[in-house]
Amino acid sequence: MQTPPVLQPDHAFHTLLDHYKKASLRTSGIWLLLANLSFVLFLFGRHQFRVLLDPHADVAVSGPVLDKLALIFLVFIILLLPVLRFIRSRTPAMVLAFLVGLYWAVVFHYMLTSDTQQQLVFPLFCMLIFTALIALYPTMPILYSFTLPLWFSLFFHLILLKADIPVLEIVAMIVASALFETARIMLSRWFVLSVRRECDNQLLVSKLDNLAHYDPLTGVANRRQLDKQLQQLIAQTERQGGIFSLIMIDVDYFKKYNDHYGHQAGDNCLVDIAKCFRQVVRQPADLVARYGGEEFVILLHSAAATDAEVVAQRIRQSVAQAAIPHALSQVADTVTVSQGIMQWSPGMTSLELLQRADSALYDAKHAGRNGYCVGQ
Ligand SMILES: Nc1nc2c(ncn2[C@@H]2O[C@H](COP(=O)(O)OP(=O)(O)OP(=O)(O)O)[C@@H](O)[C@H]2O)c(=O)[nH]1
Repeated sequence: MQTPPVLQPDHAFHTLLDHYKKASLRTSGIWLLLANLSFVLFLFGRHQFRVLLDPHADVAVSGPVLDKLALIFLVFIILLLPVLRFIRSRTPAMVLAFLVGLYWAVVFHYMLTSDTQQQLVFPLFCMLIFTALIALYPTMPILYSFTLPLWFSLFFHLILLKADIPVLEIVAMIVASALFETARIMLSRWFVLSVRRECDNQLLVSKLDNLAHYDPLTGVANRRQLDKQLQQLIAQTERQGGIFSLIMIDVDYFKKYNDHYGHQAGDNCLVDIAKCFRQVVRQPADLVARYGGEEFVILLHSAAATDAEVVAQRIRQSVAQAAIPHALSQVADTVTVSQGIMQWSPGMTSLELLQRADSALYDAKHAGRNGYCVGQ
């Protein structure tokens, strides 16, 4: 990984919100279907239950239409269960919720038009809307797809069919609906808030991770990240075989550069030089790291010393093209770098590898700078 990952707070929040909405729907959607199934079973079997409890009870039967509707619902659920896990987007979930809501709207219609079933409508209505609220409150469109047919069915009977529903029950349904809506607003606010907190925490962790592994000035990896990756690469190459090389780079006459142009210009120069290094390596496999001060290290995966020499030449070229003026340099008019190349060989520790690359760099400095030497 060459550059620190940049998380856009807003984008991250909306992605996370979407993720949690889907995750909650996956579990609570099934729970809601099972709750609806239990209501259907209750309607289907209540006559038999009542007769079992009290054989002399004078109770109304559910009626052939309601029993048939219950059977249709059961078959629908049984057919649906195997395909449920394939429902991943919002639209099919809304269609499904609407179909179940429509089923209950039809059930309400038969109950409200039957003299003996009316008293069940209010408790059933409350159970349905509040269980739906618990399961679907994070996803408002799906929740409303389920509940709108229920409200519409009641409205249709009250206004158009002028059903004979007691005023107290109408008031109770309005109060229940108001409670439903206010609870929905409260719950979804808590949901959004908890996702926001989770998102803030993730962004914080990512910022801390960047601070721990990247150099704040140049944006390349820091010494800690280099040490970690170098150890991992050595362990992996020992295990699986292969080769890799490392280049240690130092800016020539950088003390003079700082003295002449100032420390701030020195910082800018390091940023530009690091950019040159990033441009010449294979992204994202190879690692550019700031080793300390004006020294950098490049870790080249699957590269022999000869491959590293090609990279070293590209670095020299790239730095020359950057053409950063250096009035006090004794080798060129612009900033140059010296490089020490070392290929890892089996049994070599990270410390030995770095030391040998450093002495190759020392050789390059003594050979006149603005060049590279290969270590032994
Ligand atoms: N501006 C700036 N300067 C730095 C930074 N880190 C180290 N330096 C400076 O880099 C200079 C390194 O100087 P030396 O080690 O003497 O090496 P040099 O002048 O490049 O000489 P040679 O390596 O022999 O070519 C020192 O003056 C440090 O203060 C930094 O982050 N920003």
